[in-house]
Amino acid sequence: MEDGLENDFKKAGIVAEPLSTQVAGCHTGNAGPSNKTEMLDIGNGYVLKLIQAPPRGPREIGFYEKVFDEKTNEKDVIALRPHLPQFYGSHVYNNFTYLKLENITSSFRKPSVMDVKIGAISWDPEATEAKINQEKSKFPPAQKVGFRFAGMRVYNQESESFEVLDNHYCYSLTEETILSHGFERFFRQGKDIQKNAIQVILSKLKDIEQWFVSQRTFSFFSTSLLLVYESSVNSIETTQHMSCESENTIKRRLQDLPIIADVRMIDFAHVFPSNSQDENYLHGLRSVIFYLNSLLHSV
Ligand SMILES: Nc1ncnc2c1ncn2[C@@H]1O[C@H](COP(=O)(O)OP(=O)(O)OP(=O)(O)O)[C@@H](O)[C@H]1O
Ligand SMILES: O=P(O)(O)O[C@@H]1[C@H](O)[C@H](O)[C@@H](OP(=O)(O)O)[C@H](OP(=O)(O)O)[C@H]1O
Repeated sequence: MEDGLENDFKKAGIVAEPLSTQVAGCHTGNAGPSNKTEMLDIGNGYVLKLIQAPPRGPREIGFYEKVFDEKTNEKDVIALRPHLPQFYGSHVYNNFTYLKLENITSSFRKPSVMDVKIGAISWDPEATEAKINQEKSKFPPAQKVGFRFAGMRVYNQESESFEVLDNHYCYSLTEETILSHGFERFFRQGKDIQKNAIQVILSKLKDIEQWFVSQRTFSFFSTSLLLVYESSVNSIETTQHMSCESENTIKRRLQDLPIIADVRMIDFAHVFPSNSQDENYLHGLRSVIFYLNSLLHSV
């Protein structure tokens, strides 16, 4: 483990601040032996995530180290990297050890952010009966739809401010309102649904789905997909017409435009080794794809 970050920080005059775009997890700032995290923004496109108490923390760092191990030649593992935040090792700061990760939101001017926890089974094979019951009761529709929202923040172009919808709001949704009060609320700006952003996110989700169809290395419990889109007026206007173009055309044209949307897998405290297809994850992922397709073709 590296412990030079604190000194590096002081030398460079870098300040670690709470990550303003964080939408789930703990926001108390009590980085400590609790298993909850406040994400820290250290600038230059990096965030710090506290390594949680065992077994969560060691499992998460073990996962990142395996995926980003330069010596690995495991195809599944290498192909997963583009779908995760880039990992830059572990660092000690203020006596606590953190993962240093790419800040997925830092390239956006006004990022709207949504955390979607994937899987009807959001507890791992070592969970107690009490934990299983706690997870099941949190958002019962997840048993059918295969995911739940953990939190979101949506930029409002008119008021030029962010609306924060926490887990209480998310758990108050029903199967009937997931689309209208969940995905639509997230992707709506005034009278427009941000179809360009949905297209980009769908294309990336399909790549992730392809990875899951072939991989037999991991089982992912209680991980999230972090959806981000650019909500400042200009980028939406410049890409408005893209919603009617083919996926390949969009991919080519995006190379010349500022980033308009992104989606990455995050939160790996409950990833276990496996030798079979992760049906729990695939069901949730396909369900998210289904809802986004419905929204795309709704109006
Ligand atoms: N690499 C990242 N870039 C930008 N934001 C991130 C990144 N990783 C996490 N976040 C933000 O921090 C939040 C919490 O992250 P994460 O789920 O990893 O923490 P956690 O404490 O393990 O959460 P939970 O309590 O839901 O298990 C996410 O919802 C997201 O808003
Ligand atoms: O979002 P909420 O409603 O606050 O619920 C928490 C959320 O589901 C976390 O993902 C979970 O941690 P894990 O995924 O690591 O289990 C935590 O479990 P915990 O209470 O057992 O820490 C829950 O309390």
